[in-house]
Amino acid sequence: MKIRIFALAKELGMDSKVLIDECNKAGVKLKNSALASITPDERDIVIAYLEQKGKPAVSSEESSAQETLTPQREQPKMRNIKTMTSRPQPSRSSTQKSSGTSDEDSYSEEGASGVVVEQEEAETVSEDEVTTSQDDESIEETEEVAEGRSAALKRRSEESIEETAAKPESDQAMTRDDYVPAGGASGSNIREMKPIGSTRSSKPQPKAKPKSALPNVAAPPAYKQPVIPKPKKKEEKAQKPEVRLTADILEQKSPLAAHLAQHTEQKKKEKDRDPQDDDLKTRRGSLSLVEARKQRREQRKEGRRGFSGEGSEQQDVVGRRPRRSKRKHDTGNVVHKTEAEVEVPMTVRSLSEAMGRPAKAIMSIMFKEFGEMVTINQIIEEDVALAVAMELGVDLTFKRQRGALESVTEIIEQEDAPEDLVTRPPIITVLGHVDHGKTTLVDTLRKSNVKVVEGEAGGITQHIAAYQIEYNGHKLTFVDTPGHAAFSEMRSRGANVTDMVVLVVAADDGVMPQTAESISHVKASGVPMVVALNKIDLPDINEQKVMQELASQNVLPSEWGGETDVVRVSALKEMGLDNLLETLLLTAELHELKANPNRPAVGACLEGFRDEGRGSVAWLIVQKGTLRIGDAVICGKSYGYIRAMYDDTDQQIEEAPPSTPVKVTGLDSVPGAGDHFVVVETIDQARELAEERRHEGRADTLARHSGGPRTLEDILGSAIEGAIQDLPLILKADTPGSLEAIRSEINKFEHPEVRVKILHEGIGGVNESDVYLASASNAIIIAFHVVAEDRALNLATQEDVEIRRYSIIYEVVDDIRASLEGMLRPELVQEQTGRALVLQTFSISRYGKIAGCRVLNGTINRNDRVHLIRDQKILNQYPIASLKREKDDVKEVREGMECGILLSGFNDIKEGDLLEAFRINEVKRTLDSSS
Ligand SMILES: Nc1nc2c(ncn2[C@@H]2O[C@H](COP(=O)(O)OP(=O)(O)OP(=O)(O)O)[C@@H](O)[C@H]2O)c(=O)[nH]1
Repeated sequence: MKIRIFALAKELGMDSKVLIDECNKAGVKLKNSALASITPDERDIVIAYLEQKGKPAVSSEESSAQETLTPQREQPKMRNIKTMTSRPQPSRSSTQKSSGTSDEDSYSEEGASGVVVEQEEAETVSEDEVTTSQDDESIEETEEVAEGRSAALKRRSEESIEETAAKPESDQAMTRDDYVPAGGASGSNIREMKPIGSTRSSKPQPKAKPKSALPNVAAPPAYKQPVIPKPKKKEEKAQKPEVRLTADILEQKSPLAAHLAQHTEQKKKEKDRDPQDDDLKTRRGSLSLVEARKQRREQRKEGRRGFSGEGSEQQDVVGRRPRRSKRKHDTGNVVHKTEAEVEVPMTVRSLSEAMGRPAKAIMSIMFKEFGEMVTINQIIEEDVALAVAMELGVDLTFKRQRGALESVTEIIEQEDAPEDLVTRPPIITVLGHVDHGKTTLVDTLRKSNVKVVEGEAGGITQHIAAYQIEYNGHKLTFVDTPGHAAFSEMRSRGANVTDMVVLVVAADDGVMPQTAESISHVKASGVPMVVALNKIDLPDINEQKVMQELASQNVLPSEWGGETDVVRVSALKEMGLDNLLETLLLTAELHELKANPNRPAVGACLEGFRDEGRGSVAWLIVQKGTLRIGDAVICGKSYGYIRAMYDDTDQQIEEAPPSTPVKVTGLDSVPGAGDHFVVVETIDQARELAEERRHEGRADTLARHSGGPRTLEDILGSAIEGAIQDLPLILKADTPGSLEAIRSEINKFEHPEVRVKILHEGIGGVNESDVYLASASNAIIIAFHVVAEDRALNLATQEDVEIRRYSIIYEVVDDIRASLEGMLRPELVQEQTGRALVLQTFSISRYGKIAGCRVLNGTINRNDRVHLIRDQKILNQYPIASLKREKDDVKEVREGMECGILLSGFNDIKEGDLLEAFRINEVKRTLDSSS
């Protein structure tokens, strides 16, 4: 009969597992289970084995002490410990004390476990002791030590009990030191250390399990692991009452009635409140959930539009941070402009930004239309940009950067406020034929003036180019020019300093060629003119003849009903000078000559020369502002500080108001007649400007800021822009008959928009005066059967004046006709190219509404515009943005074919609409055709 292990263990008073081990040791192999069973024979073997081993008959204390002091080689098997007492354990110090002479003893760490006293230690510990290696002497010593230790332990135990009784509960807790093994404390030399690979042990040591630094201790007091309470399920919300508290119920003296009324009132107020006060509404608790959600949605929308301005404020009120855009650069909404301005020079990028169109679209058009592959940073020409803009439906204009010189020109032309203007002296130029008395007249006026100073006080002996006299408290400035050519030269350089002209005509000589030329120059300049009929002191003069000659030059005297005042004077005899001066002042008054003296001075150089000892000297005449000593000036290519100033009597002056002629020193070089001068802020700026002009060879830029077309082709080109309606001509012929013939043919050209304007006509070759006049008036010189003088030719080349030579009168007439017709603006004629019917429409989000059409007749071209016809009514006209066949872009679609058309600027196309394509042709007009 089989015997169960647990029954045998019970019988033997052993633990089942211990028994199984013992069985195994006894040679009875068993399963490691208390339910395993053995036969009676095997039971006998085991019992015999156990009896053979025997049991130590020692007391528990002795056993404990002995175990403690007995060197251990094997780890005691703690699993056979059944119960543990809480007997006080010897501390390390006490152990050391008690062990006193135990230096030679070797303790294993496991030996420290011997301090634990078990109730059944006699049976269990004895199994594991290995004492065969101990000799008798050591045993005796051990027994002595054990006795000493036992006594010490007993003492310690008693003390400990007493201490325990005396100490509060918290002190009774065991400390770490209490568990330090008796002989195994750090620093003790009684332990035998066996490093791995030690020669004392040839066998490889099994890898020791990591051991706790603490020895085995007594069983802790029963401790129940606290149970973490499971999270309670959410309490269900209290059920709302099924019956709603309506206003009717609450109003019946309900305690909520007042609250409800107040709430309703508040809601009403919030509804009526200005939206700007809505931020108050966003405060939590003041809104219903629906309203708050709605408002947040609106604010998010605002936020998406941009976080500037009000949007950002609202974000702040709500207390949310604006969402970060995922894009690196927030490009914002793309604005598709229909008008744009771009600064030249421009790149694809700048054009794209200016028009609000993607650069890809521009590059695509350039590739398709011009076959050019461009990069985004490539500079593109203005005409190309215009074509691209037209293709994209943008009206493009160009903005040009102002250079330094343009800035100066701007200063020159800067208009002053009317309230800043004050009356200024007139600047008068004296013109006339040789020896008619111009110089005598001016000299007489000067001498009669109180300011005339005899001699040249300043030491400058050059000819004085301008004078200022005073008459009846009014100043008049006279400019003495070498002649009408110089007058026009000044004008051709843009120095229109003259306010009026005194034309000196000798009464005894009448109108002479240079008189006629002067008249032409004056008329071309457009300034008022007063005729001084000089030398009336001479006998035998025929005033009526002179008047008639003037009339023949289209200068009709006022006494003959004309507009030109003719004043009879004698420069030599000082007759009629008051009348002349009064007439000049009256004319000046009529023309309201005014200037702003409180601004940087602007004017012109009348003459420049070099003076020994003073360097360059310039005769300047101030037109606007006041010139002062120390001003930084640029004049033509010259610049410098105004070092000294002299008036027309060579007196030093400090400042020169408008219309004052002054000689100045201080410029680094001699400027030319007609050069403009401008006062700038710093000498550096003046130097920079001067160097720029010198470098670029644009010496006449300042002087020529009024430049215009100089050739017939220029005139035609400018005429298209509608800038010129007059064709200014200077006729020079070999005979009066030729002149008469040409004039009569030219006068036949009559048209309300264009006309020929003969500035000057004369017999003989083309001279410098003619060229100056043409240059100043942007006129063409017609030379019929005559040639130009060499100097005139050179001057014409220099001044870009065109001299056209003819030998056949009809050629002259034909050219002039062609020029006039070219000046007429072309007629714009619509030409219908084809019609298409909208069969179907397709909406494509990227593009818009595309009309699927069939071409009924003619052709539809990509560059055409179309009339949109709906119900026989023309709604509007639009450019074609896209024309496709299938998926391909095409330039034209012919009759009978189908195509897709996208209109630019119209997205409401419908089935049944009719698209009438047309193009606008420019038709050249003729003088004979009606306007
Ligand atoms: N009898 C008389 N002779 C005059 C009068 N004015 C000028 N003359 C004389 O005419 C001559 C020419 O005078 P200018 O003043 O030199 O004439 P101009 O127009 O300045 O001559 P250019 O400088 O060569 O262009 C001189 O001999 C003068 O004396 C006048 O009123 N009466």
